[in-house]
Amino acid sequence: MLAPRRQWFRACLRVLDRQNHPRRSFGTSGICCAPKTADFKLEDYPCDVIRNFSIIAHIDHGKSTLADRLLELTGTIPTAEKGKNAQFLDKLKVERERGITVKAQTASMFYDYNGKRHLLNLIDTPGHVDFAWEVSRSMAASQGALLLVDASQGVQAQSISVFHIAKERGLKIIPILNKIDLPAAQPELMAAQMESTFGIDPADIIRISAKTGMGVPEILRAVVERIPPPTGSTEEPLKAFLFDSLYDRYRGVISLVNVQSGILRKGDKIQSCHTRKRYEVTEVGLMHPEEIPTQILYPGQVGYVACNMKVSAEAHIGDTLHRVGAPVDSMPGFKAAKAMVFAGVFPVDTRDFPKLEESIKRLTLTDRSVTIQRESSSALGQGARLGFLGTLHMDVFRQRLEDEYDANIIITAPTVPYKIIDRKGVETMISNPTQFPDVTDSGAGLTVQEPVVHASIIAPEDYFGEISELCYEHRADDLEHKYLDAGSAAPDGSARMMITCVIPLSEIVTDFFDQLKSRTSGYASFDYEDAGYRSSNLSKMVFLLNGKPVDALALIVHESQKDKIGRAWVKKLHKVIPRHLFEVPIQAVVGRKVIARETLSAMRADVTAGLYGGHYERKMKHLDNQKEGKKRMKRVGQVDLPQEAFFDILSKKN
Ligand SMILES: Nc1nc2c(ncn2[C@@H]2O[C@H](COP(=O)(O)OP(=O)(O)OP(=O)(O)O)[C@@H](O)[C@H]2O)c(=O)[nH]1
Repeated sequence: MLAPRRQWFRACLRVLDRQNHPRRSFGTSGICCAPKTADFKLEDYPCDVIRNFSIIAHIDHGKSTLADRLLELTGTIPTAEKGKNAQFLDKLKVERERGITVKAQTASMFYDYNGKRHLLNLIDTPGHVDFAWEVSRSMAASQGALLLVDASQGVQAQSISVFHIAKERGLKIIPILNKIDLPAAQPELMAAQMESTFGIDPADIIRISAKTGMGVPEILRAVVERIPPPTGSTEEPLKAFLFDSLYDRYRGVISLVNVQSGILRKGDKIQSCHTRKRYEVTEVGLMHPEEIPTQILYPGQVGYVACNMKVSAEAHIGDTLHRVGAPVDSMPGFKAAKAMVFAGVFPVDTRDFPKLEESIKRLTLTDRSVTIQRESSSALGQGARLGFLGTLHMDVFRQRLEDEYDANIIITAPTVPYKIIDRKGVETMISNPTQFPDVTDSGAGLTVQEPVVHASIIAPEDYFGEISELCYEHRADDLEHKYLDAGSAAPDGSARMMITCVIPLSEIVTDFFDQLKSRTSGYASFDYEDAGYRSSNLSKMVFLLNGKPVDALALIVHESQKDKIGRAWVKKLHKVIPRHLFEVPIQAVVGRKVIARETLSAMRADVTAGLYGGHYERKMKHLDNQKEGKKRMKRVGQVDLPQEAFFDILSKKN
């Protein structure tokens, strides 16, 4: 029996839950904190004192560190101890452990400039190419961007891609050279590089150290002086652009919006242009950087809205929200995230599938770019086929499932979406190798196309030979190169090159990036973008254990690589499959042809152990019986492939 006070307390919580009342505020960090109250009035912040901006850069050039300094300088968060890097906006465990940002974060801060208090909305974006979608989303809610370049590394592949996205969106770019405290920093050289690559005037570049805080106050001034304020009037009908969503287990989906015009209030009845569904606003506020309810948002402001959306699909990224009965034209959304890499996810214990499915659904509420489909495998049971933006994204999702939902999972080898075209020209997309048809049968008249990307690699010229070789090994075409620094070589005489090529996506999702890093001693940076499909000589490789295919291990391989891959995988399987009482042939098969084979020898039980003395005939009879038994077992024998063996085979280390 619960004590009466506890019973009463629980009953209260149940009532609050039924009313969908936020009984506690949970940040995305999951840390429980009481909701703060606003000590400011948002009506005091019309458009002319608002600036919305993103921080964009190549991976590790210091975006999150700079975001920390800006939040500290404006008194939004307490100043970190000297030498400590709080990375305040990297809230997820995976972000902190890996030191990368995977989810864009929004934070509003107040800043006094020329005697006027300004409201600055900052969006910290991820740097890795897999999360480029997050970056373009963040930019949709900004009028300006801080483009950070590491003063020791210079312009890198993603610096170029994010610069072009910002330019296309018409954002005002503030160029910044970071890490000038490093002994290896070469600010003059890198400024010249930014000039030749981006056409930026070196006089506009702000030089800072986000780590020590040197030069950072100048950024705040530049944000106010150089970035245009948003436009929008309170007189016009409500128009709110939905650019991101979070999930709170009590309040459901929380949408991040940028109010373009009109006023958004708690209690308003709003409607989605995309789904036409209607909602009542239950809470609205600023991210400061945790949620602070303000009851109202004015034009130009960026904040959050809770309105009883239960499933993530309702918060359509790029949607426009308006007041019920006052329709508006929807704003141009942006390209939907496109899954580039697919993999099957299965529970280690097959009974855990319902729990796993629920965890996946919940996690996709905070990561909207993952696509989900149910899948079942004879070897691994019930699971889900998920689509990711890249392999780092896949790895991060796996880690988040393990960290945040305690999931114990097996994830199959990643595959890309292939196009199969029949004689009549009908196209079918296949993202699961088990569904890939037998294209080796020429009578079927099928052609296969695979996705290719336009890759750019930036590295010192000394590595040109190594990089070209690596690209050709990975079936690259149209290789071109140019010098990046337009004559401004480093003091040691070396110059940097940009190498571009068209390369199959399937080559990149395996080990291309790791090899690029190791062959260039970590100096190369890499970026890619979709370049459509091209015909290719691909077929399905199936692995047979004792003559029976293991569906979860099927792969799509290129003609030129099938022998190498077949041999390597058969060896791997031989290493990890436990021995059985009968001999187990392990074969890699393409079409009807066996490409590679290994035989797992039988485990021999000593059937004569209990026999004493010289009964030779009895001994032989036992051994003959054993032989017969093994033959029979081999005929009908099911080869056990324990989940641990799948783990070993599918883990990257092998
Ligand atoms: N010496 C020095 N180190 C810095 C400076 N700014 C950032 N760093 C370090 O550079 C590393 C990467 O910084 P982050 O702020 O995580 O970089 P990021 O661009 O947010 O990284 P992603 O989000 O993963 O793209 C960290 O180890 C920082 O401590 C700086 O001004 N000087």
